[in-house]
Amino acid sequence: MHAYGTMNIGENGHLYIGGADTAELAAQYGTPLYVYDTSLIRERARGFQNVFKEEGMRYQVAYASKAFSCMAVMQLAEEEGLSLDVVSGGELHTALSAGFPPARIHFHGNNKSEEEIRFALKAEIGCFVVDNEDELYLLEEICRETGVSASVLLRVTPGIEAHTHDYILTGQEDSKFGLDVQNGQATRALQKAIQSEVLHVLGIHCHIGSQIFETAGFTMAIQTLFQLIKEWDSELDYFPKVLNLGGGFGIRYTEEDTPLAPETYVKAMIDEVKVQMKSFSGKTTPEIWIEPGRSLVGDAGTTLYKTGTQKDIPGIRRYVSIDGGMSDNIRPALYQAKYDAVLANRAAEKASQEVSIAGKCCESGDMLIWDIKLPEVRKDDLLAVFCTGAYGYSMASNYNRMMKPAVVFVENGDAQLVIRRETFEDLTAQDLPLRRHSMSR
Ligand SMILES: Cc1ncc(COP(=O)(O)O)c(C=O)c1O
Ligand SMILES: N[C@@H](CCCC[NH3+])C(=O)O
Repeated sequence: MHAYGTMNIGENGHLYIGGADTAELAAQYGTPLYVYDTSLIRERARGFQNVFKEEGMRYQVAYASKAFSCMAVMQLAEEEGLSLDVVSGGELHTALSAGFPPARIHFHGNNKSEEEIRFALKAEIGCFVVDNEDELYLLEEICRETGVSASVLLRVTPGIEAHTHDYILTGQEDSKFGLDVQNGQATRALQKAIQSEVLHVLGIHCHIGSQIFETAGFTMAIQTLFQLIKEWDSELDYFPKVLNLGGGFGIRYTEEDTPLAPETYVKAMIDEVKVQMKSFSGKTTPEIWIEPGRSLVGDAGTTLYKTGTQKDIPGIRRYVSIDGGMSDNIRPALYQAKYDAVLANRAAEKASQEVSIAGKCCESGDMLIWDIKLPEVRKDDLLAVFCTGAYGYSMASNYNRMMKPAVVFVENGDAQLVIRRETFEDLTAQDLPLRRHSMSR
């Protein structure tokens, strides 16, 4: 077993996370259950920040809260001195409800509504990451009308093709995100923004994709940004105070994944910025901001499921069904994502059979793991699926009217419920009954 963070196998053969026995957690909170090892989140947050400190850089590390959004994780991010990236009114509302300092909130999104912009301006958030020219015009207009100003970063698409799944690529030219560098959109937006009396252009943003395993994509993106900065400096007399280089740092889901240490990506970014700054004598090196999501919370999360029915097709495969599935983790169905797992109540036992783990949703594609070696699985075993902390709960749905799981944080043997399990009543809470027409036949 590859142990993430504080994971270990206890003398009773159970998997422990954060000093808590997963079998006890399952008994107390039920399954499916998301368990987060919060000391691993803290370790990652500090790791990123330490590189900047060691390199004497001014920085912000913003947690991309889309990876896992709830009040408690935002409070944890706040405790660790992180900033916060939100992409919707809902994520912003969660952050404000969590008491997250608005000045450290960055608002993303390729289609911010007028209401969302007004909400964020009223909350006095730190900055808007402007994604397109339409947004820039809308933000300008609302700022003028309400007599407030806004700090902005311009999100540009540098035209980099990072090596990752097509659906999570974001930096290439043909993308819905960002102002295009090659065709002049980015420069047009800057011209407009620097002429505005109500917008303050902090700098540039780019994000090249997610689950990236190499530093080359990031350094190439920085090189492209600096070509743009050179043009902006000489032609528009504009030099950025901030370079936000996005997130996207890969993590290890299975042994097929070979990510670098999170800090290695950041060090490579800093080195490249320093190299590029050699051509700008007399200018102050911009602050570097990053916004990791997956690499802060991904491997800190484990999902616990109870095993149920099995179907053996001799010579083909054995399906083992669990009490959750694509409703709590859509990633295998959406991206063919692979996961590793163990039987948490018999974690020390040797694997003796190959099975495939099926979700309980009404879709043949609801398969969580294909062909995994486990000890002989019995009914009501506890399956722990590793590395589900990012884009698991946050992408959960109520498909088949499944109830979203509970989430617990564990640290130093202490477990804390941070999202309660949904109930049947929650499922129908928004439903309104059909209006009956009186039958006059
Ligand atoms: C703009 C932006 N920033 C940050 C992230 C976080 O990415 P990751 O979770 O891969 O670190 C994303 C998601 O890909 C993103 O779109
Ligand atoms: N949700 C995706 C990543 C998207 C990142 C957000 N821009 C995943 O699970 O890998």
